[in-house]
Amino acid sequence: MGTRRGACQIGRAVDQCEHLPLAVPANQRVSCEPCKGEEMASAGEPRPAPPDAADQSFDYMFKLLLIGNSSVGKTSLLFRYAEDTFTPSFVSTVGIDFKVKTVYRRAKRVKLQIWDTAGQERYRTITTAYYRGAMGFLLVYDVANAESFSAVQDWATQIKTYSWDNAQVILVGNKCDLEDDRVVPTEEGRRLAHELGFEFFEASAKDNINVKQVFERLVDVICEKMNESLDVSDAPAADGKGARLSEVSPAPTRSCAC
Ligand SMILES: Nc1nc2c(ncn2[C@@H]2O[C@H](COP(=O)(O)OP(=O)(O)OP(=O)(O)O)[C@@H](O)[C@H]2O)c(=O)[nH]1
Repeated sequence: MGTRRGACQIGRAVDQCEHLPLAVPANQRVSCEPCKGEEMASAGEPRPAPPDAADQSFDYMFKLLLIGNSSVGKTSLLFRYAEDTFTPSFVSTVGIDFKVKTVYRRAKRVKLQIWDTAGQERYRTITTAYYRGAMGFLLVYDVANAESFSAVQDWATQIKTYSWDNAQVILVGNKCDLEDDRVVPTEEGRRLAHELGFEFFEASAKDNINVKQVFERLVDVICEKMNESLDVSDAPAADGKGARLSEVSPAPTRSCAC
């Protein structure tokens, strides 16, 4: 019996969906905004505008992932960054979703494909499948939730296990507006980040504190790593594992059938 393939949200097989860069586990569906747009168009509804996801003029494309326990505010950080909105109600993410945002860094147009993963344990098999090829992670905990902070070490192990060696990580203590409910002191967050070799920010999706800074710092760190790789691009990686230019520099000509 053949292996069943996964599908994007409107049921298009993964090998027919140009937007999903990675295999989706069998029998799973993931949200795919461009396909949703096509479906609406074919049903006579106007396409969502502007079609930023299909915009092909960019110098680099970075794939970023938001990870961390359920309810720490991953979706909220993404919506605050991409759309400058915040919703107080909690709707847990099912599986995985993504948004596209284009930024300018150092005179380069960088298209960010930002994947928002579900924090719930039951989606772990699906979400870790998306770690491969990610250039940067925002590992989020909630400063008012000790359990989410205790879980940071496990999330860091997941990154080590499922992503590539050169992926950049920023630890984010979200909900820093909840000063009265805080159970994780800022210094504790900073200390853990230092131990893990990550950069550290506290942020608030609600009050829009440090949200843009966190995403843009991650982009800058990735750019810095790319530049370092450019400097040594002629030299072979000593251990056979080091980053080569072809690995860190996404092709500007990457095409999409849509
Ligand atoms: N006070 C405060 N609440 C926040 C903040 N960010 C998110 N929330 C709230 O926390 C709850 C969970 O936020 P989500 O963004 O859905 O959490 P998540 O990490 O995406 O959760 P999963 O999808 O289950 O993984 C929601 O009720 C949000 O409104 C923040 O910065 N401050």
